[in-house]
Amino acid sequence: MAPHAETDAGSANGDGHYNNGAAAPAGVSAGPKFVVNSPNVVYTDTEIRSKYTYRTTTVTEGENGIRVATPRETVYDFKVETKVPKLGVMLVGWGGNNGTTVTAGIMANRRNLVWDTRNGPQAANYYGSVVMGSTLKLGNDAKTNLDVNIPFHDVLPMVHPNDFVIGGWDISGLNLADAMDRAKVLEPTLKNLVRKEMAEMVPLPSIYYPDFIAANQEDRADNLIPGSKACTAHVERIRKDIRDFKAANNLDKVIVQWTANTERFADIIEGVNDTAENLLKAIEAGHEEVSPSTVFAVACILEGAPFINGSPQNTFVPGAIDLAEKHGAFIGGDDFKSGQTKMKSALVDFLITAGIKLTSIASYNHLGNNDGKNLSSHRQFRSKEISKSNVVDDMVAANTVLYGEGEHPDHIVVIKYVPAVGDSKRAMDEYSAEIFLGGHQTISITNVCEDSLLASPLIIDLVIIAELMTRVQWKLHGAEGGDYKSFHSVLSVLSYMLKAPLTPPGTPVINALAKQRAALANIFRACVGLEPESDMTLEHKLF
Ligand SMILES: NC(=O)c1ccc[n+]([C@@H]2O[C@H](COP(=O)([O-])OP(=O)(O)OC[C@H]3O[C@@H](n4cnc5c(N)ncnc54)[C@H](O)[C@@H]3O)[C@@H](O)[C@H]2O)c1
Ligand SMILES: O=P([O-])([O-])O[C@@H]1[C@@H](O)[C@H](O)[C@@H](O)[C@H](O)[C@@H]1O
Repeated sequence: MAPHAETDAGSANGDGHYNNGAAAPAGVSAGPKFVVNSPNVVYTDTEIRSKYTYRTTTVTEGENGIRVATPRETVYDFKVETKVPKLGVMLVGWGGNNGTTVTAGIMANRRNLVWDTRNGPQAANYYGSVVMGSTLKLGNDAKTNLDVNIPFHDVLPMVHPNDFVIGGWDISGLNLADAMDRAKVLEPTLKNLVRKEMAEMVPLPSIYYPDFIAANQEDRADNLIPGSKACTAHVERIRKDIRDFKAANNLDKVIVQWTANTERFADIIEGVNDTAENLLKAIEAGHEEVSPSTVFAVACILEGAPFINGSPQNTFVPGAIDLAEKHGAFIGGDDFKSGQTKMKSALVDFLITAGIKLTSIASYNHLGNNDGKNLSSHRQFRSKEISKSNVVDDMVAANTVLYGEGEHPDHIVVIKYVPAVGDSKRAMDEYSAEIFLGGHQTISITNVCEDSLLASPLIIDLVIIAELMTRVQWKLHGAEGGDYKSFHSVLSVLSYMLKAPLTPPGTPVINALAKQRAALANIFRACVGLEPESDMTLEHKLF
């Protein structure tokens, strides 16, 4: 059956294949890398439209306490705008380890660089990016019935990181070549290949409210917008910076990401940051409990630029979430899930879903980069301790066989600053568990890695997926006069990349890594009218 198309799809040719698989240049409608052959999927020159039946099960308490499970079906219409925009990425904390590393890494990939290392030549890659480095199952081969897997990036038209136009702010005025040297993350041979281009990049001045980050950061704060507490002028200045960056680079969209220092938590104060209106008033009044990251979030919401928080502080106070909802702006966070916690969210899921009773987790790490220096201050560490500690809650709560009401494993988080090790974080974890008939199991893990080389690909994934979500809309199928809507302002679909996933108010937080990735892949499959990947493989069992 020929692909079902409302009009002759612009990029299709006679045999239903689309473009040659190359990433479409920014601003050009990227034809799909595969075509779904279904009456529920329509391809036009500018959109992919799908009709998707979402199947769930509703559970009710029946008679005599017997639960009743009732299958439910909800039919949605999805549409995806296929034009890939020319995208700007503005990083707050651009001069930091992550900011310089991700910028140099994209430059290296864009130019297909190869550099000498003591282990021989090293080519640029996007390892550690789920979008650029992983695959998802499309279906089964018609002849062999074996899995056909495609690059994750190909499931829907997405921006390619090589096309990112990068800029941003930093309280440190170092150009990115000098900041890259300060970061001590990348090989000198690579740095020398990108140095000239990096030296031409200078962060915009930023806002600095000393009480929110460690005092030990003061010596690098030499690139400041005047004013040491929130004010409307700061919001408007950041909005103007975004507009100017967009105009200067002829961009279609800009996405902003916080990869600046971890801030202390802000107190949630009724009448100050509990509603959108109160938050805007508090900023206007210069309330000292409004953090720089919240000021950036407010500016981005008002400017219509998706804002993602890669740090653990509570940037998204209730007033910021309220403002995002009122403006239909996208926000996401918190805290990149890069190493120790990413491992934890997979290992704890394995242990508990295997029926092994995890009884304690001891997570220790030391590192010597500026992030570690900032976290050596207790109030900033506390923000990180919270985001690293809550990551097991959903998995424990889901298993009432192993854990009684309110029961959970002991869990400690320790972070120490050891300058000598630089960006090479040394994480040591011990997982203790009870096993069959009173047995015990202890798993000890040592995880050594350059922290910024783990976080940088997540910055890329967060940008690509957040941008894609600005082109995805939905409505209930057949709803009278129902207009298409965007997903909720709080992009919980970003959870896979984040330690403390922000979710729409009142909705559950999922930390289990496999569930997070499945949600991401299956939502994108639904956008092209494909069923979720169930892994049942009945085709290999029922014959
Ligand atoms: N693996 C990782 O690197 C990882 C994982 C999870 C979370 N994080 C978080 O990402 C953030 C950045 O990590 P990093 O290693 O790049 O840290 P870093 O200290 O090297 O970089 C932070 C940068 O932010 C700048 N800065 C501080 N306050 C600012 C402000 N108000 N406006 C603009 N710039 C400001 C600093 O000058 C610095 O250049 C930290 O909050 C860290 O906790 C990092
Ligand atoms: O992501 P992860 O490896 O669990 O957590 C990391 C911490 O262990 C590290 O101390 C901190 O500096 C990084 O910002 C990151 O948050």
